[in-house]
Formats: sequence, structure tokens, C-alpha cells
Amino acid sequence: MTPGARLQAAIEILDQILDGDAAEKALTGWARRSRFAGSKDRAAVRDHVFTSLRCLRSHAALGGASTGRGLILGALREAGIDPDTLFNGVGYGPTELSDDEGLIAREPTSPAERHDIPEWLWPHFEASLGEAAEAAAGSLRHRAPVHLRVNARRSNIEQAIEDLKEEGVTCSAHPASEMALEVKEGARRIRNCDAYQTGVVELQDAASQAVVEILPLTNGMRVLDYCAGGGGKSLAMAARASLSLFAHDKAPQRMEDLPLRADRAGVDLTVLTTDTLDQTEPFDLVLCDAPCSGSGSWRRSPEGKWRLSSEQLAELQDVQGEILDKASQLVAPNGVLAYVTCSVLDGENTHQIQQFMERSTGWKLETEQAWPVQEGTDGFYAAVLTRTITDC
Ligand SMILES: C[S@@+](CC[C@H](N)C(=O)[O-])C[C@H]1O[C@@H](n2cnc3c(N)ncnc32)[C@H](O)[C@@H]1O
Repeated sequence: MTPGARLQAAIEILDQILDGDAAEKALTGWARRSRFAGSKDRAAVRDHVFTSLRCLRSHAALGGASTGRGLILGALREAGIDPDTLFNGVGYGPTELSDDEGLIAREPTSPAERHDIPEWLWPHFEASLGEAAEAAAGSLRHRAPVHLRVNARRSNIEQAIEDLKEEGVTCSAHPASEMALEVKEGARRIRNCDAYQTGVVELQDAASQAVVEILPLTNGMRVLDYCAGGGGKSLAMAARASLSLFAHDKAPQRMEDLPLRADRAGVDLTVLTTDTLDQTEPFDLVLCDAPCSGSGSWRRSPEGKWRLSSEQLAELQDVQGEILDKASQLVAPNGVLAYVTCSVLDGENTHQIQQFMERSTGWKLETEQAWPVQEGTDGFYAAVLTRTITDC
């Protein structure tokens, strides 16, 4: 495909997404219909689409329209590329610009538009991040790096770097966590590598790994991952100590692949349904990796940034409070309750913990830490509390 044809494909896919389709669905549908597209074409089209989704507001302003065509035009203008060189109808590329398209383009105006954050959310974003708000929003406009976690049960950092290099994946250690690698080259090969297929490495953001590092895990503990989802944190916890590990999620289908992943990583764990929790408690540590806005990881899932409404954020905050209340009842005397989100918003982080402490007795806040999105990781928050009452 010519560069112009790739842009035209992105324009059509973006129009479908703007009409309500999920990005992955629109991309898969296009790939199925476009057998002529090679892997490099598919990767380039995907990059164009995701760049547009990350920079939806500013590119729509620069391109003069909230359409696929407007977004791609805006992206070219931001990159300093003369649109006429690609919008010329050559080689299945976008048709020439009309006079109107040149006229209605403008620079983004408000800070929220400039930084590609929904207008209603910008005050929350700024209140939570203060002076770091612009830098964080700026990071969310760019593609996320690819991070791996080296599974201490299977290998070590040096060996994993060497093994991956032999398979064409170049990595270096990431400072955010002791077992984290940043992939410098060959990211698209990872899933086919032996190191991945034999559980030596897992794909996981470095801050997501760092969160697990601050948990006081020791051999023999009974640990519950209360919001286990795909089990990324379960597996990371299992790599740190020999645990009796239990995984639970309100939506059990989200844990479907977990037994297979655990097997690959050499981890024993028990999946629990909600109605068996009562018979299995108490636990020495309960981790709540709570559902959240995902604002710390919007580089990876940029659609979430635009689909979140203030009502949904309020609902999420209610659910987070309920999860803390329920999960805290499963913690043994002197045990640990850990609360984690991949959000940078205070309402989902510090405020949740403050409110939990105000309505509950017998808890001590031991540690609270936030990982800012602009330091090469996703944005994360973690709080570790201990149950000070010794008798339930
Ligand atoms: C942030 S994701 C978990 C990601 C996972 N821990 C990981 O590291 O891969 C949050 C999970 O919480 C689950 N969830 C939502 N509401 C819940 C509730 N009330 N109780 C337990 N789990 C819930 C969701 O189904 C989702 O899988």
C-alpha cells in the first residue's frame, strides 16, 4: 500500500469508530476485507488510527472536522507535513482537499482541547495532578512503550534479555521495577518468542509490576486477588513469594485464560466464585485492583478517554467504595488490604482511601504511592492498609 492508501484506510476505519464501532472491531473488519494489506501496512494503519484516537480533540481542530478525514488532516498538520503531498488521490490515497477544508482548520484553544482531555474532566485532572497535569496529558497523547515482566520462577533479568535478543527482541532493564524490561526493538515478535510461550516473560507495564513490589508478600501467605481479571497481578504476586493464591472476579469470564497463563508461568492458584468467598476467608492479604477510569493507561486504550462520562466516573467511584468495604471483610486480623487503580484521578485514589478510613475502624494506612504517567510507565496508584484489630 502507498502511504496515501494507508491514510485513506485509516480515514475509513476512523469514520466507523466515530459512528460507534469499537476500534479493534473496525480494524479487524478492515483487515479481513483487505487481504492485499501486508503486516507492515496493517501496523501502519493501526498506528494512524490510534494516534488519531489519542489526539482526537486537537487533531479535529487542526483538521477542521471531527471526521476520519479531519483527524488525519490534523495529524499531518501537527507533524508539519503538507497535506497536499498526500491528499492528492494518487495510489488510492485521500482525494484532494476542498477549499473549505483549508479554511475551517484552527489551532486548539482551551487547555483541555490542546491536551486532548474531555472538557468536563480537565478540572478533575488538573486538581489531581497539579503542575504535572499538562505533562501527564501530553504523555497520554503518545504511544505507550512495551514492557515485559521477567518471571523470577523461570529466569532472571540478564538471561531473559539474552534469550529475547536471540529471538530478535532487544530489551533493557526498566528502572520502575526490578524485574521489568522495556522493549526497544522487535515488540511485534514477542508473542511468538519461546521466552513468552514458556512463561519466562509476560507483557505487563512496569508500574503495574512496581505496584506488586510494594506489597508485603512473604512465603506461606494466603492471598486473594479480589479483582483478578486476566490475572496480571496474580501472576506477578506469585513470582515474588510462595503463596496460597486465590483469584476472584465479579465477572468470572474475565479469568477464563488465567489457569492457562498460570500454568505457563509455573504458578498454582485457585479460582474462586463470589459465593465461595465466605467459606475461604480470611486471607492474609487481599488485593483490590479495582475497576477504574483507566486514566493512567489511556495511551493504550484511548477510546476510554472519550467514552468516559461524569456519570460513569461517579458510578465507578461508588463501585470502588463497595469493593473496599466487601474486600476488607475478607482480611484476617493483622492482615493487609491493598487498593490499586490505573487512574491518576484523586477521586478514585486518595479520596477513596480517605473515605474508607473515615467510615471503617481498625485500619492503618501503611503506604500510599502514585506512579505518574509521564515517567515512562502507565499512571498507577496503590495504598496498603493493615488491619489493626486482632479479633474479627
Ligand atoms: C483493573 S481490572 C483488573 C486487572 C487485573 N487485576 C490485572 O492485573 O490484569 C478490574 C477488574 O475488576 C472486576 N470487577 C468489577 N467490579 C467488581 C466487583 N464488584 N467485585 C470484584 N471484581 C470486580 C472487573 O471485572 C475487572 O476484571
